[in-house]
Amino acid sequence: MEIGPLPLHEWKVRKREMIINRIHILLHGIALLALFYYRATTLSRIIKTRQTPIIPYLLIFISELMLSFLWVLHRPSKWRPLKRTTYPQRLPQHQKLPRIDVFICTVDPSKEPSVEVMNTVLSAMALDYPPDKIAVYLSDDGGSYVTFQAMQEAWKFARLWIPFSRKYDLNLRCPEAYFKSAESVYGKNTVRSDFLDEQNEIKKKYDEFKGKLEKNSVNASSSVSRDHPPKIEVINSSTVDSNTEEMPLLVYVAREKRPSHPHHFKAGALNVLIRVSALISNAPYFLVLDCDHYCNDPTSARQAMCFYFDPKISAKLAWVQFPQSFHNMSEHDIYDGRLHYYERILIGLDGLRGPNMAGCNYYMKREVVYGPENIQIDVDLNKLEKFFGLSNEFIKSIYNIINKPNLLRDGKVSDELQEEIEFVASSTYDNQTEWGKEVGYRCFTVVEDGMTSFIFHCKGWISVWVDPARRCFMGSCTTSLNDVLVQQTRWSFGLMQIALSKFSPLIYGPLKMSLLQSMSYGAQTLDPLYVFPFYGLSLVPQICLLSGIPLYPKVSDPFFVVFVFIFLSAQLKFLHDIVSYGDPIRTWLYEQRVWMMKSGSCYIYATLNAFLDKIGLNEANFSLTNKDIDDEQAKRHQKGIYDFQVPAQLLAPLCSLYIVNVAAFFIGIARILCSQNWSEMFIQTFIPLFGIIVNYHLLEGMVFRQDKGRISSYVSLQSIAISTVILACGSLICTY
Ligand SMILES: O=c1ccn([C@@H]2O[C@H](COP(=O)(O)OP(=O)(O)O[C@H]3O[C@H](CO)[C@@H](O)[C@H](O)[C@H]3O)[C@@H](O)[C@H]2O)c(=O)[nH]1
Ligand SMILES: [Mn+2]
Repeated sequence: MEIGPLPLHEWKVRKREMIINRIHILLHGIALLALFYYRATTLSRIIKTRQTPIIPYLLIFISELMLSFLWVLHRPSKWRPLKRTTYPQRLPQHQKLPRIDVFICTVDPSKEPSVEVMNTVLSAMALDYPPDKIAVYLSDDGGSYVTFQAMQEAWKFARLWIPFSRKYDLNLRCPEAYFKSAESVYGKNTVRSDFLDEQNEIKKKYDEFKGKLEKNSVNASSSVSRDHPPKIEVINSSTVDSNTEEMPLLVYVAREKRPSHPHHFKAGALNVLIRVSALISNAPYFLVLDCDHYCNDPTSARQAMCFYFDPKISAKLAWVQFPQSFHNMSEHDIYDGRLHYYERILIGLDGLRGPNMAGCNYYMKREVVYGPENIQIDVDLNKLEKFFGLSNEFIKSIYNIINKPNLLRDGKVSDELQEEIEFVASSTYDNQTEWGKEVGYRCFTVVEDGMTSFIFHCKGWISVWVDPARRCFMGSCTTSLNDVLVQQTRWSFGLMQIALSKFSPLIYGPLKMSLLQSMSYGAQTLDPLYVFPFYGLSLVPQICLLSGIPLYPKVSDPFFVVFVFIFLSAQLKFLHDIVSYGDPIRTWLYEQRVWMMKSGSCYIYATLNAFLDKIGLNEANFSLTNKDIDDEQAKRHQKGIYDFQVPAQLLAPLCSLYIVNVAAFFIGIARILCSQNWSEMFIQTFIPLFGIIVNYHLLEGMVFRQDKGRISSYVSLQSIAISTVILACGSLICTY
């Protein structure tokens, strides 16, 4: 591929942050060593003298060791943060741009409303890229007629929308977002009256289109099936009129699903999309989108090409990841729906051979998912069939990625081709092949993105993270606590599945990738282990405070400073991360709360289920996040009020911990006032106080709120009972 004299992209290290990060690693690391020294020496003294009980001391020491271990694992993501810029205007002419397939996944129109999904489809069809080089595939895992009919309506509307958005060079091409947004984002020709006339006409058609979809969605949930034959239709080829040259290809794909066959959730859907598209358009690159993540800036494909056209990196470059952004954010991001903590990690990984895939919003090179090592010219057909399955047409397509013409541009799908396409979308096609293992998206976990990126990075591929000022994709974030906890539990469960598999990054990684890179994959997959130190620090010092057992140095002890330093340095660094990412200070509180809610609740179920899964006693499922939010919930989210309509098993652990901390704090204070040994108990009183303040929203939910989103008295009573049991048993155990 040719390039002009000017670079297509540039990158620079975020120097200031890097220096601060590294100094912090050094100082905090030294302080942790001092802490271990203190713990080890005190422990040996306790063992000798038996003055203080050993069990609580050991528990707290183990918690600190685990916290420090996870802290160390997370450091590589702070090592070399980058910033990248692209110059798409310097790309070569249209004819030289490669073709791109777009994959969009949906399942259930009752949770993923058709209007939203079709907006994503339309925005992808309207990408600022030659239309004959784009093919959009919608995978409908529910095999729902609601989605299929919506797709046909979307095609009709696209016939108006795509030419309109191209003619006026609109810089926002998702119709819903376009009509909602202010005039400033309209096309460059806004002043012309013919533009306004046309726009009004299109708006009318859009409203009609939406009306039809809404009418069509009445029985959405009953239209979803887990038992259906494959249904694949190239929508273009069923239209009568011939004026389609301005239109990208649009394909509906419902793979076959049978209750007796595992379908592997989104990974399975993506693998079918890869095979089906290989037989139809076979573009060398594909873009993956979730059904709610529409294209906000139509130039993303060109921005991605800036990297693929750079001969210095193109041979090794597997994917270009854009951030996930959300259009339904509230000013107070109480649930940390923006996932900025995750973005901060990915920026850091960009400096270490690349970020992992974040599920959607990335462009991928097709050959990567096949594995070039599997497709040498001299490999015999039998071996290929073992790898890729029995479709010869598909195997041919692998060798034809770059050269294959867009067969279906103006032709119809022949019967043979239709049969072959349905064959590769059948539920048994994967059986006895390497799909999901050596080829395509790795299937054994519900976080297909994390697992697959880890394997690709192990194979030496690199990836890049691009975060332009204008966000390229916009999705809908979770806006209720229930959805947040359910989603986090699913993610953590999937990550733990990886950690417990033979691909556990800390074992499998170091031989295949750099130590820093495998540490950071290790950090992500082992994150659920925070549950142990979190419970350790939320219970042990508190119970010991009640029983008057000191676990920390006195204020006058020189090691007191070490503990204070570690606490402050961790908190200030956290604050620095947030502020240098451009977020307001209050994010510190919200992220901290979400971290505590995750550690106290989601991680318990995630680790437990992952262990059960490991011994074959748990069946993984993929609980979809709801994209159709009820009004009252949306209002609370906008106002920054927590919505505690959450199943008791997710909420009760948090409330119980809270009650334990409140009890410990007040009884502890009373004790201190009587016995005057405050200096010995200072840190131990501070810990519950910190927890009580940070999690004030729980107190509010249990005691002060009366609205529908409060914590139910059932959960509160249950939590009082649990915390009493914890305190009683804990006090017993902590005397040993
Ligand atoms: O059996 C399934 C289950 C899900 N999906 C699709 O997968 C996408 C993600 O599902 P969603 O319920 O939105 O989950 P999230 O937790 O919001 O998704 C995040 O986390 C997933 C991994 O757990 C990634 O795949 C996603 O890209 C990432 O946005 C959606 O488009 C679904 O329609 C399927 O196609 N088939
Ligand atoms: Mn989602």
